[in-house]
Amino acid sequence: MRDVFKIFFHTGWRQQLLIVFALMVSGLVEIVGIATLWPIVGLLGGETHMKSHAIDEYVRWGLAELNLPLTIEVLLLIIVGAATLSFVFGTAGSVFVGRSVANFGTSVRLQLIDAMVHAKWSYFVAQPVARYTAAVNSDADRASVAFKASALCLSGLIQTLVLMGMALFVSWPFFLGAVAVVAVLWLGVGRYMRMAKKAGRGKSKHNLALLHAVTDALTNVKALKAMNRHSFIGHTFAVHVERLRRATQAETYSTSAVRAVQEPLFTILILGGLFIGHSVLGMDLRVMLGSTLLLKRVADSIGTVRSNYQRVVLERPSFWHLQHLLQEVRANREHLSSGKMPSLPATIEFSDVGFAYPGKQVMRGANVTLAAGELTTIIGPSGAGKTTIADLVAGLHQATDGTVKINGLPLQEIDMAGWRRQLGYIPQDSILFNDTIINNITLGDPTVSRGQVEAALKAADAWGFVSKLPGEMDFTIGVRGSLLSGGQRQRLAIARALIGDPKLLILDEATSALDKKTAKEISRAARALTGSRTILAITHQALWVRAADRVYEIRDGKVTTAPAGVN
Ligand SMILES: Nc1ncnc2c1ncn2[C@@H]1O[C@H](COP(=O)(O)OP(=O)(O)OP(=O)(O)O)[C@@H](O)[C@H]1O
Repeated sequence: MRDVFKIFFHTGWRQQLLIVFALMVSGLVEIVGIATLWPIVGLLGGETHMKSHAIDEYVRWGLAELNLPLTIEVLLLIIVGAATLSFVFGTAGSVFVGRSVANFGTSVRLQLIDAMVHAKWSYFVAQPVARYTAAVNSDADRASVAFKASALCLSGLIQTLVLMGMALFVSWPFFLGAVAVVAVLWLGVGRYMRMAKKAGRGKSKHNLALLHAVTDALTNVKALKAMNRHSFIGHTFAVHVERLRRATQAETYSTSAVRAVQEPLFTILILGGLFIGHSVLGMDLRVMLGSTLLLKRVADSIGTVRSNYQRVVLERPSFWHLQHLLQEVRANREHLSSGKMPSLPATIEFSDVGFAYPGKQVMRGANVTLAAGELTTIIGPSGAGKTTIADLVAGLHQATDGTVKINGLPLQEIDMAGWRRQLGYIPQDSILFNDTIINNITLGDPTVSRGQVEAALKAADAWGFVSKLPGEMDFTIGVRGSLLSGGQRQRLAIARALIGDPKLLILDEATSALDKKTAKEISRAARALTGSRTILAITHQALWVRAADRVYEIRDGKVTTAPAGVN
């Protein structure tokens, strides 16, 4: 039960208390209706003098205070009024719950997305994509359900307590009967609660595993199909789907079983109670009838608590997973330095730079100069650390030894956000969105005009093929640009990098998918951009060595200069 409180009050208490208040008042007003039934039963039984009973006394006192006569009509009107008020407060409570649940779902998604986009690159790059898609999608939904169920569980709990108080008022044997109802109905379903707990954990785990498998497989499906290995992924899916099916079955079984067990248990309790009340304790018939109604309310109330508690148990793994993930991503937030903005184009200097990934030294004592307005090319075998140099320039990683300076200013002392806005970065694997060409180039920036996009496409040698597409730059390029060729995708990535008129252009194997002629044209176009821009090209292609002002080679962690040839 502790989790119900923790989940409900996790995000604050003001709105939460309002919800509990509305639902509680709705329940209390309903109880006034039940209490009013007491004297009605007596009047219908033809009593002229009501036998003195605490509840009768209160109803009579209430009527006298309001100057109302004790008649069946008045009592029925009070019951109708109480039911109406209960409906009004119940509806208000449901509206508050609905609003809070929607706000909770939206806010937790926005917080996670915000935390993710501001996380350090070194943290981000090590995370499986499915972890976040699952969190933003199904975990956020399930956490909202846990939140809603905790609200309903708490209000049900308060109602049950009030009804128990009323039971104590009626008579102590009846109170004991109510305690028995609560205890038997609660403990009688303990086994199914444990089953729900296990099913909830299983669902979360297998959902995530399935999403991991699907994301990985769909990203690689082409190669797997070409090698006829797709039956292997089908098998991996089937294993996770089967485990998910079992968890879902256990969930459904545990929820239906609780409902199925509750009804007969309640009937046995009521009949047994009536028998004991009448034959053993010789209780008044009117008290027994009223008590039965009240007991039914107690059973309904504890039923609400139980079913919502079960929902909390089923969904809480997602709630806490989301909270822990949010904490973890926030702890890995990237704190961008907010110093000076260097003059541009800038000279970037590595002085005795060393860098290591956890457990892997990539470079030592590297001295590199990317002179302002020049094209510098970095070559080296695969895995030598070329991309790492680009990432150090962009501040995505920090040198573990030595310093990286921009126009003499250490990288940690510059305005990092401003610096990155001056960067045009074309990574090895550019991600294109399933959207139009223009949206892929502007990335949603409304200040970029169609004319600027066309100019960038021309500079990237992409206008030739774009102008032949249906709709030209309004053509939708398919999932990750699947309707285009590899070379066409690369040209769009170059155009995207050129759109902000960057003062430092980083091309990481930017022309590796292009034919020699086009690659040469692009390297020439890049050369033409020097002077007002500093350019860093990372490549295996000799044409970039010929186009460069200076060349460095990285091999076995050491960076050396190599001959360059401007053509
Ligand atoms: N996030 C990371 N965590 C741990 N090791 C990494 C990480 N990124 C890269 N590495 C390792 O660091 C080394 C340098 O990687 P880098 O990507 O800089 O090489 P590269 O020269 O650009 O290779 P390629 O030409 O194949 O793209 C590689 O051995 C790689 O395995």
